[in-house]
Amino acid sequence: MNQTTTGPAATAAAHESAEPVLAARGLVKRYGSVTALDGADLELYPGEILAVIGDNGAGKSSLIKALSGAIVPDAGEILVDGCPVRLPTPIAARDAGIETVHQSLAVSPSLDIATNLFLGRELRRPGVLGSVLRMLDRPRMRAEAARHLDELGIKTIQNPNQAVETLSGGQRQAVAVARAAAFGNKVVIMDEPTAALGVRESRAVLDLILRVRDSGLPVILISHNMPHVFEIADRVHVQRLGRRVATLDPSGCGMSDAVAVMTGALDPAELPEGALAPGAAS
Ligand SMILES: Nc1ncnc2c1ncn2[C@@H]1O[C@H](COP(=O)(O)OP(=O)(O)OP(=O)(O)O)[C@@H](O)[C@H]1O
Repeated sequence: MNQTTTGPAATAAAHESAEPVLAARGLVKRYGSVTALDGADLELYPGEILAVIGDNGAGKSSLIKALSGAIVPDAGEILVDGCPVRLPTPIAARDAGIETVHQSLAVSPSLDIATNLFLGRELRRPGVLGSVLRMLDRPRMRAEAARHLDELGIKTIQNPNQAVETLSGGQRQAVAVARAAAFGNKVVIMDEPTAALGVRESRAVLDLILRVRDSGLPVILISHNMPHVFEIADRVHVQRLGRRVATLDPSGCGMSDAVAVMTGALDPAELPEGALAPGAAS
């Protein structure tokens, strides 16, 4: 993780000067007669949390799946640091530096925290054998896991040897976020990270997302929870009928206007001055 300037002012400045870290241009995805993505665009800039909101069926999941290599779009392109990339699999997306925390979390409850953090990327002891045959370096994984948790200020988890099944929903979410932050070197995507959590646990996860951003990793946050979105997002991408219809500045746009744009009750052109994010194409 690298240090960078973050937050709304940094994001506005970033639009003037920087290349998006991750961009989608004209993505199309059809499932039979259903068009899930209908020319979807997205830009994520350095140092920002970009929330993606939209009504049920607006194409949020399809957009995120395309960016995380879970589906291959029928048309359009994805760019990382301005360069077109192909993401035919989740592994290809990870190799491109894009880590996704899915709603299902994909943690293994019976395994300990350190093992979960390094799942599929285990650290092994040095030796002459091929890398998969060498013994796991458990002490190093534990030490590294403790370091990652500490770096992100995750204080509710004391012991990386603890089995994940003994953790609360919020703590499991924290492990999944720590894993994404540890291995994502460009972008972390989080799909409804607070959906199943209570008030206190949600608070801890929102703080954690802010720390991930402040550690230098821009974040895409998919959420139906408007108060959470408006509390932590630097910009808000509104997805409707398979495409982006507006990018909002949460400091200049009310939540009710955002919902109205999302549902189609309000044309983005009718939004008050300052509601659209600077530099937003739409
Ligand atoms: N595997 C699939 N097969 C058929 N149709 C699909 C499939 N995945 C998504 N769709 C359809 O594509 C459209 C967009 O779905 P998507 O899940 O991307 O929207 P969403 O904004 O994430 O919705 P939600 O908030 O309800 O999860 C919907 O009409 C959905 O029914």
